[in-house]
Amino acid sequence: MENLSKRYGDKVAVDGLSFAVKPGQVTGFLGPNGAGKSTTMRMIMGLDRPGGGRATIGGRSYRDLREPLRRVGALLDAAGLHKRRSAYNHLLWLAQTNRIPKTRVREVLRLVGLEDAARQRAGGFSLGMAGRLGIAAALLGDPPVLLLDEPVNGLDPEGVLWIRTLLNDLAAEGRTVLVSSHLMSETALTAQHLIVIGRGRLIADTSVREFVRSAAPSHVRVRTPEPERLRDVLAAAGFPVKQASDGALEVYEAEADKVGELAAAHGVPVYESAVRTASLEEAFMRLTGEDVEYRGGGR
Ligand SMILES: Nc1ncnc2c1ncn2[C@@H]1O[C@H](COP(=O)(O)OP(=O)(O)OP(=O)(O)O)[C@@H](O)[C@H]1O
Repeated sequence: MENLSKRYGDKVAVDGLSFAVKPGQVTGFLGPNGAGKSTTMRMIMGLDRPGGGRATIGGRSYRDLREPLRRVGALLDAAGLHKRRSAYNHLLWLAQTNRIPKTRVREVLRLVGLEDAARQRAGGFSLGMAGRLGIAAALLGDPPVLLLDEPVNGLDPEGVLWIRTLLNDLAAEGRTVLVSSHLMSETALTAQHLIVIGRGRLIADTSVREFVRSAAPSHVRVRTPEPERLRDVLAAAGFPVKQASDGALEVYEAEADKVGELAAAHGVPVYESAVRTASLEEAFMRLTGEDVEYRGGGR
């Protein structure tokens, strides 16, 4: 993506996005609802025309690809099916437009676990089954690039695990895999790299590990009957300290050992001390907090 932009009327959906998705790893594409993930993916696939900038796959825009199913596979809208066609015929029709042999249809149906449902009409599929069929379609041309928009949507726990393994296997074969989600924890289990956007702009382009480390550092949580005194001791030693709502202290940039030693040296009792690593959800909220378009009321 190079300076990719898109507006709908007054609404800026994608705002000067630039990033590259590399082969050999799963890249999570994250952002709160309305951040612009689907719009970006649609522009990559040539389904929406960019207002500015460009999106290319292996250096070419989608419309310049010959037999595109063999270059890039996408799952953009699992419900986008011909309802009366059987799963088999849906895939066969796609295969025939891209000179893909019939045998590949059976192969992908087996790969996604829909062999037994091959003759059923896609219109009767559950959300999870439709998702599997969408993934089968994406894999049909054995493409080196895969784009999946919210693929775990509607899948049961077994399905979620299945897709996690599948995506990692595909990346391990050297493919480029971009998978969007608004579920941070799920993405962290699947992806090694993250592109995070908010309000159409790039917020982070980093490894999962680095994302958590930089966005929400870990801290030592200490429970003491003398928080004021311990706070002074720690502050004097140069450690940033915050008091949590339950009275416990959160000490940043410090090892638990050091906190314990300082408390002991000043005779401050410690009831409990624990290192807390920020959860991915916290890191995500911290980074995207101001870029959330829709949020629930209350609080
Ligand atoms: N066809 C359209 N017409 C008008 N506005 C649109 C259209 N498509 C998207 N938008 C707006 O553009 C913004 C980005 O939407 P988009 O669907 O790309 O976000 P998203 O990150 O995929 O969100 P979600 O996680 O909810 O799927 C939103 O404000 C949305 O309302």
